[in-house]
Amino acid sequence: MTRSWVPGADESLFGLDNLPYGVFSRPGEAPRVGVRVGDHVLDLAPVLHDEVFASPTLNAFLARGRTAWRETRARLRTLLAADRADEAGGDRAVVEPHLIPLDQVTMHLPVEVADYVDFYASLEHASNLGRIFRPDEEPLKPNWRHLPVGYHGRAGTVVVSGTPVRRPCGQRMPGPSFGPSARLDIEAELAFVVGTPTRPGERAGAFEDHVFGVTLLNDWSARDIQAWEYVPLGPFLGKSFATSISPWITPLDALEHARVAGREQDPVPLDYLRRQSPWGLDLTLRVELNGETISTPSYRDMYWTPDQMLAHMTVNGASLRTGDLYASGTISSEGAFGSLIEVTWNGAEPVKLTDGTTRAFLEDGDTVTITATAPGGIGLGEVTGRITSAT
Ligand SMILES: O=C(O)/C=C/C(=O)CC(=O)CC(=O)O
Ligand SMILES: [Ca+2]
Ligand SMILES: [Mg+2]
Repeated sequence: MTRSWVPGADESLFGLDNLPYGVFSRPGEAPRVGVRVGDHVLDLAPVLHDEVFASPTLNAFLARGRTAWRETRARLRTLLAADRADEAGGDRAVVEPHLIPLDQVTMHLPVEVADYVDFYASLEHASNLGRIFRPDEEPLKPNWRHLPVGYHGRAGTVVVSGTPVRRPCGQRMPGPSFGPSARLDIEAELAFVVGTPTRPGERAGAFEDHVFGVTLLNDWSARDIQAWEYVPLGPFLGKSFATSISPWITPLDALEHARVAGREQDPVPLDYLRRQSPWGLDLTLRVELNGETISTPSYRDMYWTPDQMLAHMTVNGASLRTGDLYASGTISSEGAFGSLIEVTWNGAEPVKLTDGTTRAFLEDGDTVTITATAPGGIGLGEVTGRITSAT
């Protein structure tokens, strides 16, 4: 680990080996790009003398590509490293005035989301939802082990962590009843942020050349709306009302120690889906409901890895844009599930909270917070949201 002169950084989950990017503002000031170090955000534009960081989103920086991402990261690690702290006229004196405590800033949506795709990459989750939604059928459809199943979501309703989530109304099961969802759920997911685009007709190259980093995502899901609407085209209004992401985008370079082979696949997928290098990730998530941990799913054994999702998404010639966001799908592992519908088995086994109440699905006023850690003391920040009542 490289030590930092920033107070508290080395002991936190946001030391020099992490350095996630976000967009912040102080009261009365315009949003701009910063990097998290411990419990501070570093204002990048004045420190790096680069106007790309004065923008209200990360998109322009993401569009510069991998060489620029790596140069910036290396420069920041040098500026923040402890060995330079006490040199006369050294980096600390120049950088420290631009280090702002996190409790003085508001975090914003870090990326202007171009297109948003949600996959379905967990074998456990897909099997569980198959059993719950389609009890008379095989849990997995015949295509599931041959391609990463996904759907296009609603980019414009991706919101930053902390944004209240209003309970959606709609046509619900038993259809066609109309009203507020009575089965509001979460989906704990990992999402991938695309930096380098492709041209129409071109397939994506190496995962790490296109994807800048990862963020935590909660795909809020109204199960009663979903169950009535989804046949045969898939999720629509049951998932499009809000999707929350962490304000922090962790660069792939911070996850080197988290990389694992990815779950063995049977059958071996087609050539274009062959894994070129290991992009499974050894991440552990924590899902909290009103401050109580209800699940700690592991990302490690997801069936489809993010490099495979990227290859699949572009195999038909569909182009990538800077700011595209694609999510893993609900992260469920053996015995630790990323959605309430699984944790409570469709409401049959409600979660007991310490205040004596139980939950099958979310109630108004409930707060859900998802965090994650990676090996090497890396934190992915958090994605949180509180449910407000339907109007
Ligand atoms: O199996 C179904 O009909 C529904 C599945 C989901 O709701 C999950 C979904 O959105 C994709 C995922 O998060 O894994
Ligand atoms: Ca989902
Ligand atoms: Mg959603």
